[in-house]
Formats: sequence, C-alpha cells, structure tokens
Amino acid sequence: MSLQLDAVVTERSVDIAFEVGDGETVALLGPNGAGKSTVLAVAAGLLRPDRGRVTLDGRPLTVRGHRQRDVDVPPHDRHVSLLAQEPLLFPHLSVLDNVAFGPRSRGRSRAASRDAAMRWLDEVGIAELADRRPRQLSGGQAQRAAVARALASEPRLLLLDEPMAALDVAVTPALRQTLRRVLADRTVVLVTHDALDALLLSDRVVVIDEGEVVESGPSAEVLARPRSAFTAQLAGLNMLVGTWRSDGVHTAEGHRIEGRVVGPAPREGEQAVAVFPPRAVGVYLDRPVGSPRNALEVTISHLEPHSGQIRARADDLDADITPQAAAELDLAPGSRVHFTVKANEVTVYAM
Ligand SMILES: Nc1ncnc2c1ncn2[C@@H]1O[C@H](COP(=O)(O)OP(=O)(O)OP(=O)(O)O)[C@@H](O)[C@H]1O
Repeated sequence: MSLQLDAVVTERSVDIAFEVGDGETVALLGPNGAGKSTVLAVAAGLLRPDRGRVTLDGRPLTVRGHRQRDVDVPPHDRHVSLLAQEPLLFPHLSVLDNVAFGPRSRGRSRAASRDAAMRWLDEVGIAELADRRPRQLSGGQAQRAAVARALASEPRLLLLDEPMAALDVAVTPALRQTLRRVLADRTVVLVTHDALDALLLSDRVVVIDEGEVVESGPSAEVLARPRSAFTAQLAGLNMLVGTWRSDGVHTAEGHRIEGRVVGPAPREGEQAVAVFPPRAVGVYLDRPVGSPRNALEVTISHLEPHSGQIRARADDLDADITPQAAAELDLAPGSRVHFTVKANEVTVYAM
C-alpha cells in the first residue's frame, strides 16, 4: 500500500482510516462537513491529528500518540501535492514559471525546470498559454495550470480537493477527460461531491459521513449498488455498467442500453457505463412496441415517496413517476415491469 492514513481529529469529530494502493485513485465522498478536507489536510501535513499515522511508500510522514516517537514531516518534504478548488497560482509569475516552481525548488536547473513545465503544460492542453499571467486565464485554464503545477513537482501522492467545483459546467467535461488521462497510474486521493467524477476518475471510493468511513469499495460497485442511503442520494443517477458493443452497453443482467457517447468512444468489448436520471424513466406493464426507447424488464423491489413523486426501485435502477401513474399501474414490490428511457437521455462513457 502506498498511502496508509489513520487519523483522529477530536475537535472535528473525525476518526478515519483508509489506504491507497500504488497507482490507485481513491475518491473520498461525503456530505458537507463529513471530514473530507480534514483528511486531505492531515495527508498534506497542514493539520496535525490528535492521534494517527500517515505513511507514504512505508515512510512515516505523521505519527502522533503511538508508542513510537512522534513524527511530523513538513508539507514540502512529503512528496505530496495538494490541488485546491481554487487554482492558487502566483499572480506575479507567468504560467510557465508557476509550473516550473516545483521542479526548481526541488533543486533542478532553471532550464530543466522550464522544460519540464512546458511538457506538463502540453500534457494538460495549455502550452500556448505559457507566457500569460494567471489573471489572463479563464477559470478552466487556470485550473489546468494548477494541475500542471501539482504534477510538475512529481509528487508520490496527489491530493485533489474538488478540482472542478469552482468551474463553469461547460468546461468540466473537458477537464475531466484531462484528469482521467493524467491521474491514470498515479497515487491519488480525490475529494468530490460528484458521483460521476468518482465513477470516471477513481478506482475505489471511500464514503465518509460525520467523521467516519461508512462504505468503501470499487467505484462502479459502490455507486451502482449503494448500500447507504447517503451514497444512493449522492449517486442520484442510474448507472448501468457493462460491456460496450456496437449496439450499446450490455450488462451482466442481460440489459442492453443505447445512449449518446461522451468523451473518448469505448472500444468494442471494453467496459462502459450508461448514466441516466430517474426522472427520464417511464414505467410500463407491457414492453412498448415500435418505440425507439430503451426498455429494460425489471422487478420492482420497493416504492417510496420522493420529492412529490413516487420513486420505484428495481434491479438497482430508480424511476420517478407521478403518484397517479403508480396507482394506475397498480405497482407493488414484486411487480414485473418495463423501465423505458430515450437514448438521448442516456449518456455513455468509456470506463
Ligand atoms: N478550521 C476548523 N476548525 C475547527 N473545525 C473545523 C475546521 N474546519 C472544519 N471543521 C469542522 O470539522 C468537520 C469536518 O470538516 P471538513 O471541512 O473536513 O468537511 P468536508 O467533508 O471537507 O466538508 P465540505 O464538503 O463542506 O468541504 C466539520 O464538522 C467542520 O465544521
């Protein structure tokens, strides 16, 4: 295990332990105040836990309240980079010099640092902005520069605190694709509120609530089959993971679903995920004939009121329908029905 973290911060009622494997991205999910930023601060060395231990590649970074002598490696000696929600760039330096700062302060020559910085700017798609000042960048460009800067110091561990939260929704899909590329094979802890980011960017999720880990496991499993009410609410979307074929995503349960592919197209036989909101789902007793919609035959497991609608849950999928429709269909747990959804309401991503 690359990162091992175990931290108690009494004042914040946080008592959290988890591990991140070498080259693995773990998403920390949880409601406001759950303790996610506290965990990042402990890993980065910005906050000392009352009790705990943080090791990276076996090297103790923080040790408190153990029988062993206390250890507190300062932030700049940890080989850890933290990327905050707001890109914190030095305003008086060019974008290139902002990115070159990390390698330079680790003792590399000015020329080598600038070369490395240029490579990273290219990697995140903003090489042509190298000479600008941070105030001449859009929010999305500044965040790309901040990603390049975080990576240029070649951290052993990258910590991302909601890297897309402050951005315009229009630029998030492109930045998400960039992050997917640069996070692959790195050891990363990603804090996010967004189930889709967790699904697409992380290998595993750790769900925390009120300062404790409440659920963890492979991202697709936890998000598609949430065990806690919180995770279900967070996911908020139907997600079907399966194998990509030319006619759509095929799941192990035998469902096939078509949708719009966003981002790099999955290759035949690769894993893909189809995502759609519960409000886009229609419920029918008989399979609709001659309709271009996706139709999935499912068994209702439960029904519950949900913001003025009835939420029907079946085979890990949710449909929100009106109370009248639920009554007319005479729905009850055990009912065999068809969930339908138009292909243009379904988004498909390669995994
Ligand atoms: N500087 C601080 N001093 C004291 N308590 C704090 C401080 N910052 C946060 N807390 C408290 O610690 C707990 C965990 O907060 P934390 O910021 O880690 O949560 P979070 O999961 O990151 O939340 P958010 O999603 O809102 O950023 C909360 O109860 C919060 O009120």
